[in-house]
Amino acid sequence: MDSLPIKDARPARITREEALAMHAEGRPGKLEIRLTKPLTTARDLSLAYSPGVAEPCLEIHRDPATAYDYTTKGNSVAVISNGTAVLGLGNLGALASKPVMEGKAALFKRFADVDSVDLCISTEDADEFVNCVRYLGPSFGGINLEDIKAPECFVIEQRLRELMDIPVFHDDQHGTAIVAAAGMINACHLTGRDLKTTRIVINGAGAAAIACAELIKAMGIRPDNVILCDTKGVVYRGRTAGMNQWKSAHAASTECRTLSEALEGADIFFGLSVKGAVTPDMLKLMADRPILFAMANPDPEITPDEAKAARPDCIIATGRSDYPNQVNNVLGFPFIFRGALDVRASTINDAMKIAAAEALATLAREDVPEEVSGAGAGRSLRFGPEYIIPNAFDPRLISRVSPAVAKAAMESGVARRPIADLAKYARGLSARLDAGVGALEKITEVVRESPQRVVFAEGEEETVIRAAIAFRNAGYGNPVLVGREDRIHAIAAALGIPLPEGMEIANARLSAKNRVYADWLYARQQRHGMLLRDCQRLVNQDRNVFAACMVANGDADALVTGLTRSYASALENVTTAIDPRPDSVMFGVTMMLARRSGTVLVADTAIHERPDATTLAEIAVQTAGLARRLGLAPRVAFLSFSTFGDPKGSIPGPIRDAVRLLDGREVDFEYDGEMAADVALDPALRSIYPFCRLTGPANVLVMPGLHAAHILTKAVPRLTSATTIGPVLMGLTRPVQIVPMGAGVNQILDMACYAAYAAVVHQAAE
Ligand SMILES: NC(=O)C1=CN([C@@H]2O[C@H](COP(=O)(O)OP(=O)(O)OC[C@H]3O[C@@H](n4cnc5c(N)ncnc54)[C@H](OP(=O)(O)O)[C@@H]3O)[C@@H](O)[C@H]2O)C=CC1
Ligand SMILES: CC(=O)C(=O)O
Ligand SMILES: [Mg+2]
Repeated sequence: MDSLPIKDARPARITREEALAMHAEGRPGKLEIRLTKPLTTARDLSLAYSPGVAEPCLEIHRDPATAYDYTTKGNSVAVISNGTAVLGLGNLGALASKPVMEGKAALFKRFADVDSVDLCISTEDADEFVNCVRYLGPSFGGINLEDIKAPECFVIEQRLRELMDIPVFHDDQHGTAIVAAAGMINACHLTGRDLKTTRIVINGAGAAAIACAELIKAMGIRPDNVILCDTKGVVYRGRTAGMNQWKSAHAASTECRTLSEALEGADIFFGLSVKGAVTPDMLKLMADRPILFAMANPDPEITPDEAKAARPDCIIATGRSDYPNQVNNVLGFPFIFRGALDVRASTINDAMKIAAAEALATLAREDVPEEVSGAGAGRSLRFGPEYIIPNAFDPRLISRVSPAVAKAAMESGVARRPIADLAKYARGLSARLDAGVGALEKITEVVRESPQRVVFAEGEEETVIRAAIAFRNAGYGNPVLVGREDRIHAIAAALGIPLPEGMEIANARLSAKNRVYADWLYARQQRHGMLLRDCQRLVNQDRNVFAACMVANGDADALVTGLTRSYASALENVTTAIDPRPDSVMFGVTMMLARRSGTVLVADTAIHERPDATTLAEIAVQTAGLARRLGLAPRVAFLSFSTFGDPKGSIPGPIRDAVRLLDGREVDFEYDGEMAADVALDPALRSIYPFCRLTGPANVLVMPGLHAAHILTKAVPRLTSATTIGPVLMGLTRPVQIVPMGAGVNQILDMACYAAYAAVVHQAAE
């Protein structure tokens, strides 16, 4: 065995030293446990520990089901191994399996917000192993067995399933089979294969291989068309050497005795064995456009480069994340357990596994959001030979796979707590991973209920076209793309995403409204230095002006622009046709959505370089209003470098005046300042300011100036996992949003959705 099989000169490759350094750095390993309840005061201690803890104990004793209400059980999974088949590295023992098990626990958390601990059990004896695990049930909502070699893994899983009343799932068997099956469905789709006539050779006859054989047969591949091979060659009927009952169940009636012979004319190769187990010459024997899944980890049975050299017509996948098409159980177990836990499934059955495989396969065939394409090291991800399976970082996985699993659990009668509204559940799942989606959820719900007509001014931009299609597909309303029809269709065709039926395009130059808008604009601007011909030229040639005229004249509900022009110039174009609200201030709010601190609104992040006291006070009032619409109880902090006069300096003057102005207005939200950002966000730091009027962490931060606002909102997402949306433009008479230049599809979509939401609010107020 090599010291570390990481040696190809691909850009994403890592070195042995880097891998070791990463694991050793700081707190060794990859996990820590965090508190979810405060333990700072004597009262906290009394509640969380003695005497308070007695109450949930007694409740659970009375009704065991309440353990799901009072403890971590319902979101906890144990990742358990004895280290007898660590990846494809062989029997390394329990201790050496720990990095993999910690890794699986980390993936559970990262991808599905499942809390997980690794338990490495140092016995190779199946009975001892079962005895050790069977009594752990009370602590966990599920058991994920990992890297236990065949055939013991089959006995262990079966016995634990019988003994425990929570899902027991051997990931290397079922997780792998589910993901491989999903990839296979799509690869067959691309190569025009019918499962009923497809011939497959599986190299390996252990945990993963046997489970793959079972699942693909259940999905329609004919048993006669599946051949397994192991260290002794083909697993054929009548063979006696190295056999067990699980291999016998899949023994083929064939004259083939070697992997080479089996591969002659085969359509698919699944490698679930070890590095280098298949040679280029063997692949040359396979059918046209062969499908090769070399899934051994960390090194595949054959590298994609070698496979492509031997068979340029192949579709190749591996278990690694540094090649295209990662067929790895990471796409399965986090989301499968999420769905199973959420319906308190008693088991994970075949219906749930097939539902997961189908959800994965379907997702890969959809358009891929830009953030996901970006994560693929500069590759453009679009369904095809290089992208047959979703990327592990695809944020849509949780909201697609877990609900499919939960639904299958309910339909097959193993859900102990069914979910009534699966669509709502799916949306909530996205929010679990990205608080941004949670805040946006409120907005999107409103928009879905009242779809809006939103004009996308830069309709000839590829990103805008994709955002507009996504807007329509999400049910937010009808997008109108401003641009030339032939050009937009050509771009969409080149992208491989045809414009949906009825998608509206408005060509400013050819529009029947062109004359009406020019006259209307002239009436508005004639005393502001514009001639009729200036207005005609603007309406004809400036998409922002044309789009703004549409909104101002009631031909669209809202407008989104900004991708190709600076914020200031886009705003100038738009305000030619749309006025600021007379009774308010025009400014920008950036929503910062952090996992730990929740949603925080920061303002002004767009317009006023040095706002005076009146402007600051008005910004506070309007942002508090937005916070309330988003479901937050506003707690406004006026930020500065100083906290209540310490240290002394020049900026706090207007800020203090703003606080005084609000004192005089009797507003209905909490506010205070000036204060530093840490004091605003962390109430514990306020103990020395007992007079401070904020009762909790601030969720509206009014910034002293644009420089500080920009530094904050641009630095935070790059330094933390917080998501930012905005700046959302406030204070215009009609809903307009200006995205930052170079924004991605999702950013444009979010802002279009917000514009639509503002339109709904505007209509309700009229
Ligand atoms: N991509 C993914 O998501 C996953 C990949 N895997 C990979 O699959 C492989 C097997 O894992 P798992 O099933 O858990 O392990 P097991 O120990 O249960 O099975 C290993 C199997 O591989 C066979 N084998 C070993 N060497 C060869 C060889 N040279 N030619 C043919 N067969 C061989 C063994 O044969 P015999 O029975 O004769 O000993 C055995 O059947 C590993 O490389 C692992 O990393 C596993 C799970 C997930
Ligand atoms: C991916 C995995 O679980 C394995 O290779 O064992
Ligand atoms: Mg494994």
